Amino acid sequence: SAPEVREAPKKIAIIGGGIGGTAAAFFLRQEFGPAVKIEVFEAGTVGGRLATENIGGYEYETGGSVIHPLNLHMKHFLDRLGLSPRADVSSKLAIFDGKELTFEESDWFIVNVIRMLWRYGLNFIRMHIWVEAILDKFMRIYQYQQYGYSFSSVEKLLHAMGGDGFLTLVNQTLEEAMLAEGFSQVFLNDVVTPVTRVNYGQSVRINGFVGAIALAGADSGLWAVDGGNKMVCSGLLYHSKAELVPARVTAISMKMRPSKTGSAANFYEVNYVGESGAAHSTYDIVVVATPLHQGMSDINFSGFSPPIPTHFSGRYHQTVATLVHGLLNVSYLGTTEKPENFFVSAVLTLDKKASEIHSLSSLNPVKIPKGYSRSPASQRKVWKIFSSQPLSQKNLQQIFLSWDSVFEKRWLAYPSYSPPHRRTPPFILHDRLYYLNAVEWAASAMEMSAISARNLALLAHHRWYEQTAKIDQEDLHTRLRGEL
Ligand SMILES: Cc1cc2nc3c(=O)[nH]c(=O)nc-3n(C[C@H](O)[C@H](O)[C@H](O)COP(=O)(O)OP(=O)(O)OC[C@H]3O[C@@H](n4cnc5c(N)ncnc54)[C@H](O)[C@@H]3O)c2cc1C
Ligand SMILES: CC(C)=CCC/C(C)=C/CC/C(C)=C/CSC[C@H](N)C(=O)O
Repeated sequence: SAPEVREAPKKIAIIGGGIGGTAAAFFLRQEFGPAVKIEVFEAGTVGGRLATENIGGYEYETGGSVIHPLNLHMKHFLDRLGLSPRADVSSKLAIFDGKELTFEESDWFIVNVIRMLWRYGLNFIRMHIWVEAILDKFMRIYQYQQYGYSFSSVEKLLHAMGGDGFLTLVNQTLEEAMLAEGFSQVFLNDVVTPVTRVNYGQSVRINGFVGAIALAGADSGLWAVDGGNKMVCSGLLYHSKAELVPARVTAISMKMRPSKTGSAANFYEVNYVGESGAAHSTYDIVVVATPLHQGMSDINFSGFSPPIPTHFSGRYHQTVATLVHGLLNVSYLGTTEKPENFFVSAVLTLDKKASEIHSLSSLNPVKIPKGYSRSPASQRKVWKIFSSQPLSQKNLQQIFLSWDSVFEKRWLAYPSYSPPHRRTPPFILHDRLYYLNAVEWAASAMEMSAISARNLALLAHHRWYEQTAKIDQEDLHTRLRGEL
């Protein structure tokens, strides 16, 4: 590789203290070493869309909650930060059509397999094989990143993982992709729709790539962080020795200053408003780690040519998480089972016409108390309902017999996915100004933000030191075969 003749950057700014921004701090420290000053601006709470709420003395996740067993960055963060996965509590799933339960998981694995085979033939098994094949390709990114390779756009990153197949997937709907693979419409309506509704609050018309991620999000072996997922963010911030600036960034502008060699060098001025009023600081590199979309952030970019918009096109979809501590009305689910025998912990729903709610699930606290086990619906507990609109009093009275508390969090949760895709937003907004959340337009998940953070840290490093051989290399999969 080229000799590093350029001086190291002195200051880096990251806008946003969610998993994306804090992972970026961690990886940027790893790439640029101990001398660079890293500042993370956070307007709200560290964790962003990873958040908890205290109900009756216990904390419960209200945002991002489950992590896939193959999410290697998230696993690695836990190891590095000395955190542990939360103890597992068994769960039981059902599907609700607005009137009754159309499926209720049995405690016996073999019974579930026979029921699925009976109703949907080989669709269910083939779906697992299809998702696994996509995950197999997805996993290639970890090897590329371990070897220091980076990608200058979301399309190039996707192409490096899964070739043209992945680009086709993001540009068609999950429904189109699965029908083309020979899955039946009935299976899509009865089984796949409930999964995309719980995991992205949308129908099977989301893009095929995020659809496969949604299905992976219904795999077995999902886990969460003991004490709350947001602990990863505060841990990464601490570990990276980054400074937290509790302020809202209002503008980023490009400025010029004369360099020692006589030519002009540009740098970025970040304007922000914190507790002590408005201020600004200058940086060599800036990473924007918040969605640049209506309702998510309002950063004004000035002095850039071509101009950078405050908001990119496309919108984020509302998901309302309502946490109710109360007694479930099991007859709302059309079941004749007695509440003391009703152990279902996650109810998924069919399409919009059938049910206003996307899902109903019984929550476990982020720290599992000793002796805790799955309890029946006859006991008061914390239930989480996802819906696109806030629940009315009438909705609550239908679903619950009584309740002690209701907590509502309105999230602009994920992009509203409607392929074929307009161009995905860029990773590179300007020379040394990067945009982490562009990746969410392929799929939004904690691991996707972590992958994007690693990619941008590598990209920022290689572009700073002009190491072009580590950017956008073609055919890495074949070239690295047998290397690990
Ligand atoms: C209800 C819900 C359930 C989910 N479930 C899962 C799940 O089970 N598994 C999974 O993997 N993913 C899940 N996700 C998705 C996951 O939470 C997100 O993909 C991920 O947390 C995004 O992290 P981020 O850091 O990129 O963005 P964010 O978490 O949104 O962080 C951006 C941060 O930037 C801050 N900010 C914005 N503007 C400014 C500004 N101008 N100045 C300073 N700071 C600013 C914000 O306050 C915020 O903290 C879920 C999301 C939601 C909402
Ligand atoms: C990125 C990869 C390979 C896998 C991630 C799989 C995963 C964990 C997907 C879930 C995505 C998501 C947005 C879930 C939202 S809801 C989560 C849960 N079902 C709940 O009810 O809280």
